[in-house]
Amino acid sequence: MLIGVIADDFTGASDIANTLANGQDGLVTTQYLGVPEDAAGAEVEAGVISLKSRSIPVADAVASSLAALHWLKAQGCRQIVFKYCSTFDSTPAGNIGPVAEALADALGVKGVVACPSFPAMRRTLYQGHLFVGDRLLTESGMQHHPLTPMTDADLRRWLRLQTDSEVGHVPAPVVGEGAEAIGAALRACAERGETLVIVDAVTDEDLLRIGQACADAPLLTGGSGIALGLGGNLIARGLAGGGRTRFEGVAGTEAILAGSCSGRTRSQVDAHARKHPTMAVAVEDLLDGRTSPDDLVAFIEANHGEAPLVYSSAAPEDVLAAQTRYGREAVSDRLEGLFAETAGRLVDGGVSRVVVAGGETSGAVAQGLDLGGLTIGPEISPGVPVLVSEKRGVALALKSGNFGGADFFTRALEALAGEGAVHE
Ligand SMILES: Nc1ncnc2c1ncn2[C@@H]1O[C@H](COP(=O)(O)OP(=O)(O)OP(=O)(O)O)[C@@H](O)[C@H]1O
Ligand SMILES: O=C(O)[C@@H](O)C(=O)CO
Repeated sequence: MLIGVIADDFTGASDIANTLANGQDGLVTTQYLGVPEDAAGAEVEAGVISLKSRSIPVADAVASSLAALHWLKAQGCRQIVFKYCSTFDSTPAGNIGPVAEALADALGVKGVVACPSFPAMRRTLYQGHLFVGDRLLTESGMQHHPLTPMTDADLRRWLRLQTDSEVGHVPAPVVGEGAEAIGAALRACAERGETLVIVDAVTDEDLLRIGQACADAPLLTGGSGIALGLGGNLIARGLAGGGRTRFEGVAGTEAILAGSCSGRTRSQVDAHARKHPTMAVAVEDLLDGRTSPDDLVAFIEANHGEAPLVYSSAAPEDVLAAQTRYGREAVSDRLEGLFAETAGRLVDGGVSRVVVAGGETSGAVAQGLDLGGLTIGPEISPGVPVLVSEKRGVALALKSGNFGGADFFTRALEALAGEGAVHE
């Protein structure tokens, strides 16, 4: 294994696994759910460890990330990537800074890139500020996120709230000059003692230049875009052979579970509801004991073949009302537990195509399924690949809240069945 990724949530892990496997210079890539107990297969060139460490206590996030680092180094990785969200999901007391600094300390490096830019999803970083399309992050809907409301788009300032050392910045004109200039700027930051450096990137070309500058960097941090050039670096040096896994589809019954409250997921749910059976989970029914996994399983089973969807996705004012009444953690824990138990029972009962919306929700679901290592199939839409669990004979799509087009859920089910391009 040459590249090791530590991802702070499960959809983010499949997002960067997609970049590494399905990019222009695809590597043989496996996604692991948590830190594996056994060694990786000799064929794996890039290994992505999915953690659920975005919204847990800082000390736990640091400990699990260091455990992941330890395993990846033991597999021979020469480069580590810490993957977080392209919308920089974190609180002022959040985990990105402490985890990145702990990894940098463990690897003995400073001047480490921090770049969540993902132009394919219209997340760009300019003058140290993160944009979604033509809006600042703080006007993109992310200010209402149920767990990590983003209320400052200046990532230098936001990250600094989370770090011990000063945060550096490499501005867009330097990035535009190319790999050499970027490398020199990062070294200057390191000499000033800045452990983490926000690096502007507006286009994929910027990300490729950053990747080139960091060809020998032991550590990079960012969104999936930061991995764009990493496979090519290795293939160009003859260190990796690259290649893709053949995928022909998984037949069988299906389920869609949505726990994301993002604007994009809510409109996908609305679009799906016009043509397919859907069941809404009301938080108060769950918390007051009127809804249980039995109800969700019964609904899905009664609608096999019709692309049934169960969702808790709700508008910001309803999320806030539920959190005020029951507490933020209690609501999330109960909803995630509900989806996890439902998915476990569905897969045990033979469901073989599963689509999940939301990173935390996907983490809860996948952790409950004992899936083993996941092979990366074709891309369904930017940032979302088909994932295959050989161990369970299940194909999955784990969709980040804000990813995918209006008809994502049906497209994903088709892709899991192998409709569309066969991936070789
Ligand atoms: N109706 C609701 N009220 C309050 N909280 C909810 C509701 N529905 C879901 N949640 C919780 O909100 C959180 C949504 O986070 P999740 O990571 O699943 O989605 P997301 O943040 O949109 O996705 P991503 O992290 O991939 O961008 C989960 O913890 C979920 O349980
Ligand atoms: O980077 C992104 O936007 C996603 O991969 C993600 O992490 C959302 O949870």
